[in-house]
Amino acid sequence: MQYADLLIETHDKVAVIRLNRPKAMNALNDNMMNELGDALYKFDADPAIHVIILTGSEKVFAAGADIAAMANYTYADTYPGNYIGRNWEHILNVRKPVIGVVSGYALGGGCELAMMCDFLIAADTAKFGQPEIKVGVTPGAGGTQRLPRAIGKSKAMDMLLTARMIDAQEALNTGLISRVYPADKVMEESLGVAQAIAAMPVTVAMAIKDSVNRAFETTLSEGVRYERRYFHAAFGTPAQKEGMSAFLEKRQPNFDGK
Ligand SMILES: CCCCCCCCCCCCC/C=C/C(=O)SCCNC(=O)CCNC(=O)[C@H](O)C(C)(C)COP(=O)(O)OP(=O)(O)OC[C@H]1O[C@@H](n2cnc3c(N)ncnc32)[C@H](O)[C@@H]1OP(=O)(O)O
Repeated sequence: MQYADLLIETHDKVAVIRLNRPKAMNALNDNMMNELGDALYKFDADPAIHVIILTGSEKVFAAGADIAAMANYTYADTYPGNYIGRNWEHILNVRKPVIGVVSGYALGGGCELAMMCDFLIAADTAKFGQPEIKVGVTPGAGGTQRLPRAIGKSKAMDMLLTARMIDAQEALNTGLISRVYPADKVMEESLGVAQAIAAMPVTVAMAIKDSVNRAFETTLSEGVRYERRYFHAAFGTPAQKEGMSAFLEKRQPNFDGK
């Protein structure tokens, strides 16, 4: 797969999508988002790929929406054509695990894109922020909705209203990210995490992802019912048979193809 604004690599069952607009700090523009949607759709449909890593460069994950591209937009340029909205559904509809790996800046739309990933691993150089207010707009891809759910209302409101960034340690402390590694090790370590997940039964990983995401959309009792349907269904799959028999036989399970 060849793209203008993405770099693509695969490592066994792990696909790595790297945002690649270095001259604009990986600012998110129309073409990059369309290419990202295409790459995610193809990897999500590829049975050889079990996990996707979304990352940027060592210096920046993404510095937000492309300010130069939208600076002269009017209401007529945004609302009728659903500016932004028409690009993001694909990212939210990926069914396989997507790990966001952030080095450097994840700001504005870049932080919003990172928060659409299933969990985040950061380098100790990472900085997260939603500075949209500084350029006269609100977040437009979920920043005011996912950030408070991820880190709590008080710190989210602080970040959104002051445009301040938080570093990797503060992001870890707040639960915005799951792990932090030294910048020169973060990709190696993240690939190890992704490969560990890729060795698990991909159908169960997808069911867990779907159930966790459901928790943000429904009541607790309905969410438990939703989860339990997956739990019951697992007993109709080879993964459950392999997983439980491997445990009883005191051997490592082999979930390939299960
Ligand atoms: C069909 C529909 C299309 C939709 C698809 C696209 C939409 C996807 C996103 C939607 C998100 C919803 C709404 C979100 C809005 C925003 O994100 S608003 C922008 C918020 N971000 C910021 O305000 C950060 C802006 N950048 C900075 O503050 C700094 O660049 C930095 C990140 C702190 C780094 O500073 P420094 O190291 O000093 O580098 P700079 O010299 O500032 O930058 C280097 C060059 O990169 C350009 N650049 C940086 N950020 C952006 C950006 N967001 N947009 C465009 N260009 C950017 C910068 O201008 C420099 O360029 P040159 O001057 O040409 O060197």
